[in-house]
This record gives sequence, structure tokens and C-alpha cells, in this order.
Amino acid sequence: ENNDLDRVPGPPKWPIIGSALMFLGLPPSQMFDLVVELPKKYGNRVVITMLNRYILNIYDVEDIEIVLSHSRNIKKNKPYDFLEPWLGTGLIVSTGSKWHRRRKILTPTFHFDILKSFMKVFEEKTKNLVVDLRRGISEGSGVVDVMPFISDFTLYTICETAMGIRLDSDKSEATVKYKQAIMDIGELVMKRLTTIWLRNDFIFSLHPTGKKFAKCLESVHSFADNVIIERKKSYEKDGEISSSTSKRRLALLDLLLEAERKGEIDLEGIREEVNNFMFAGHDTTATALTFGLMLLADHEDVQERILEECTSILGDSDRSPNMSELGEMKYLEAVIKEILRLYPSGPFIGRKITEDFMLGDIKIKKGCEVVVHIYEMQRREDLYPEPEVFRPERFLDGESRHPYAYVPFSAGLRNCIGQRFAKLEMKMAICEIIRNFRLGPMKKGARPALKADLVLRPNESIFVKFVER
Ligand code: HEM
Repeated sequence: ENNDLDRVPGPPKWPIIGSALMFLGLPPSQMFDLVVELPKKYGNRVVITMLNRYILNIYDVEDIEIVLSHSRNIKKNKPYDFLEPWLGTGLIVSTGSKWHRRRKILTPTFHFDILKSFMKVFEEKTKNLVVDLRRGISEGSGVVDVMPFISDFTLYTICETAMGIRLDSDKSEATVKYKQAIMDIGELVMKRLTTIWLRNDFIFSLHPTGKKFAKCLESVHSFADNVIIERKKSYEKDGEISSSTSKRRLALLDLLLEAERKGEIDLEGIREEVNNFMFAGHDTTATALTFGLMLLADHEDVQERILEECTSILGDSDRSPNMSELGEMKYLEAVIKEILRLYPSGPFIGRKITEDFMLGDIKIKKGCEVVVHIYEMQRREDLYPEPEVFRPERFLDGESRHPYAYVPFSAGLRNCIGQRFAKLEMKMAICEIIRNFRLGPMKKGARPALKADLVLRPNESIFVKFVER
């Protein structure tokens, strides 16, 4: 049968296995480089085939707009299946009416007033981060491997805002196990994704990676279940959320329990969503902040402008900014935009097409997969002059740009539900770090190789010099 995708360029295809050979056994960083090379070699639309799969890769802003703004092609593609044992069919993986229902239940969770109530958590966790960094600095003679510090910070923050649990101060065995499992599980999923034979359920279940994955799942699920059951008990007892234990900080879980009472979701569904938010809200912001500190360390002028802006808004006071003050920080906002332009935490996202549609002059048929390459698009010379240069000013000088030229949080119906949460958290963290420290690079202009992971990651540790202000 005639398929327009057969006319689209791409790497050599062999019978049956298609282009799979070129990816086989590649370490993650080489895989990432290979993907980045594809449009340079084949143009703005590249087709890869694999067994019976057709995967169209797109890099052009107009194509990306058509795909992301499509109101019915909202199903995720194949690789997301491997997240299912962990995330179920929660908001990230679900589709169709289930996705619509869940999105409706969860949207109010990111309402302005609820985000405002999270500010206390952001503030407290940021203060702890500064203290931890100070310890790291003295242990490392001024040099810090930033990712582990930032990763703890974002994990503690999402955990407390989503479930009301303090992972940082709770040293009980279940909590320690949970933290470790959450840290390990993404890596194990990634290993499975990149190792062809581990994709088979039976082989995976017998392999050490699969066994470790099963253990992690057990810890994650039993921890989440306990939190939910406890919360439900006190919810039922009080008829409302007891403010003494929650301090009104359990917004996500509150809303979900409320929805359960109305019969809109069951306990299994609540567990799914708790897991979805613990995942989506942790690594994404951790990796963005880590790349951000690397870029800031290289640009002292940008640090100075951030500091000037903080001082002009907060004066001599050393208190943390509140939500409206963070809103006034337009330069910091541009800094965060520029960080996420260069290092979007989700470098590419995929769809499985459920309804034929036209992508310009080619017909995309039901069953094929489309991968939107956010990372490469946001580094296109025609959209961003000197694309590799970190220059927050490009978001301040009124340059006009295609509305889909900047989509680190995706766009359309399946955009990131947590984007305002993420921006507030990042703003608070960068603001407080810059107020306390002057950052410097280990080697000016050095950029780590990147690797394809569940989120974009550096292939090696990122070290930054910290000097107390
Ligand atoms: C800098 C940080 C972040 C970035 C760059 C980011 C990016 C994205 C992207 C690109 C998507 C679309 C994924 C896809 O189509 O497969 C997405 C979806 C999602 N994000 Fe984020 N995200 C960030 C932080 C957060 C945070 C903090 C939360 C939660 C508190 C969150 C929750 C979600 C959820 C639940 C979805 C699925 C939404 C749906 O399909 O309806 N994200 N995010």
C-alpha cells in the first residue's frame, strides 16, 4: 500500500529490521549524538523504520505546530509503554477519555492559590539547598558536583507539595528506601529501553535489571500506598483535611481524595497520579537547574544582572521573594527561558498516530509514530541567531518568533501541567543561589556531552566553583 513516508529521506533501511541496526548497542551519549546528526544529514523530516514501525522525526517549526496542536492525535508512542509498570496509565501515558478525565481532575491542582501555598515549601527547601551547598563547598574545596544536591532539592520539594511527606528529615527505613528507589527507577527503565532483549517481559523479569526494577517498584508502590491510606483515614475522620498535619500543603493528594469521594477516581488511580507527579516533577527540574548553574557559572555578567534585579525588588532584606516578587523578576524569567531553550528537559516527545492527518504535503497514516525534536528545533540558526550562545536578552528584546519556536513544556492539549510550578521552583532556587554565591566554571566554555535518558542529562558530572558572596 502506498505510504507517503516511503518518500521521506532517512538512514538506510534493511528488510524487516529497518534502520534498527544503527542504534543497536550504542551507549546513550552516542545515541544522542546520532539523533542530533540525523537532520543535518537528511533534512527536516527523517524517517526511521524498525520492524513494523514507521517513525517520522520532525525538526521544522511548522510541522511541530501541526503535530502538537492536533486535538485528537494525543496518544504517546511506543517507548512510553515501558513506563507503564511504574506510572500505570496516569496523566503522562494515558490517552483518550481516560486522559481527558484525569486532566480535568488534576488541572485545578496547579491553580494560582495552590501554587501560592507551595511557596513556603519552595522557600524552605531552597534555604536547605543553600546550607547543603555550603557543606559541599567546604568538603570539595570550593568545587561542587551540582547534580546530586539539586536532585535532592527537587525530590524533597515535589514530595512535600504532592504528598506532604518530608523525605529530607524522615530517616525511617521505608522513606530511605523510597528515595533510593525513586532515584534508581528511571535509570532502570532507560536501560531496558536501550537494550533490545530486555524489552521482552519474560527476559526482563529474569534479568538482574528486571529484578532490581521489581524491587524498586515494590518500595515505591508500598510507600505511596501507605501515604495515601494514612491520608485517607484522617480525611475520613475529620471530614476535611486536618490543618495541623498538612498545613494545607497536600494539594495534589487532597484533590485526588476529594475526587475519589465523588467517584471520579479510585485508589489505584490516585496511586498512579502520585507516581506520575513524583516522576514528572523531580528529574525535569533537577536537570534544568543543573544545566542552568553550569551556564550561569560561565556568565558572570548574567549573575550580576540577576543579583541587581533581586536587589532592586527586595532591597537590603535577606528574606526570600514572595510569589508576586518572583513574578516581577523579568530578567530571571528570561534566564530560565534561555536555559530551557538550550537544555529542554524533555528533548524529544513522541506520538502514536490514531487518526490520519496531513503534514503539509504528506499524509501521515494511523499507526505511524511521530517524534518532535524540541532540542534540535530550539537550536536552529534560522530561529535563534548564534543558537549555541547563552543570551537571556534574546527573550527580552521583543524579537518576534513563531509561537511554536519555543516549546520546552510542549504545547497544545498535552502540554506540561506543571510548568508554572517548575518555573516558580527554578526562579526561587536560582535567585537564592545567586544571592549567596558567585559561581565560576571549572573550564570556561566547556559543555558536557549529552545523553538520551528519560530526561536530558549530561554524560558526565557538572562541577561548578562556588564562592561565598
Ligand atoms: C523544567 C521542568 C519541566 C519541563 C521542561 C517539563 C516538560 C514537559 C514536557 C515536554 C511534557 C510533554 C511530555 C510528552 O508529551 O510526552 C510534560 C508533560 C507533563 N509534565 Fe512537565 N516539565 C517540567 C516540570 C514538571 C513538573 C514540576 C511537573 C509536576 C509538578 C510536571 C508534570 C507534568 C505532567 C503530569 C505531564 C503530562 C501532562 C499530560 O500529558 O497531560 N512537569 N512536561
